Amino acid sequence: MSMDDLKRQAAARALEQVQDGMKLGLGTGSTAKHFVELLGERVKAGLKVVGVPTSEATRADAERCGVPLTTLEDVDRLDLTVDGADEVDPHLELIKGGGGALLREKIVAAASDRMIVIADDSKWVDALGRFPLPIEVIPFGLGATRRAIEAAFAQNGVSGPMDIRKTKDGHVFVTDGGHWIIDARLGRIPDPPKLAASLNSIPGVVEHGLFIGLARTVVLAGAQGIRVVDRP
Ligand SMILES: O=C(CO)[C@H](O)[C@H](O)COP(=O)(O)O
Repeated sequence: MSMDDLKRQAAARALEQVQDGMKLGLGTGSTAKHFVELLGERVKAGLKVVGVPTSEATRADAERCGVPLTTLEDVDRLDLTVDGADEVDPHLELIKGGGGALLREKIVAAASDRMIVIADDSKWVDALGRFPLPIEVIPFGLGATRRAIEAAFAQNGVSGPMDIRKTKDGHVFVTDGGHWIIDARLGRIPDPPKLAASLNSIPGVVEHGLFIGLARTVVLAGAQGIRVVDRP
């Protein structure tokens, strides 16, 4: 079975949690895209839902698949967000933002009563940090912001190279919000909640890819089948 088949299986399992009338957060990335496509099939068959997309890419996918969209101005709370992740640890803390949509993803997840993460089982790790941590920053004052991030890393016992994310053709990657992303190769993050709190307090850091306390359930698809892990 291909990786893509596994991602679609995870998406299909999460779809079982969707009920008529729900307001949904729609994640970003190749796994979340499967969820949007499968959701579109259910909508065509009569399911009534509305979705808030977490990126312009997901907005385009949802429109193509016929999923009705709304905004967080027009609805109070979302019932459920389904999104992918770059890493998941045994406490169900996450690294997200490999696709560059972390800011909207976190806003949408925080506005949801429940977040289900869908992934192939290669995303499950003992400790977060092998995947470079995305940190979304304002371009103004970047040198000062970088130094403050380095100081936060030192206080948290981590270090590693920091790269401004580039597109394939070598241009700086610009997020949907007009910001840049620093990818920090930390290797292993001993205390993700503590590092998240440190990064939250740095002026110039718009958001970061540590999703702490947000995922309620993780659906992992692997060669042996599907494993569903709930936050204790
Ligand atoms: O956080 C994300 C985008 O910002 C994605 O959810 C994450 O990168 C996983 O993507 P994929 O499902 O393609 O592996």
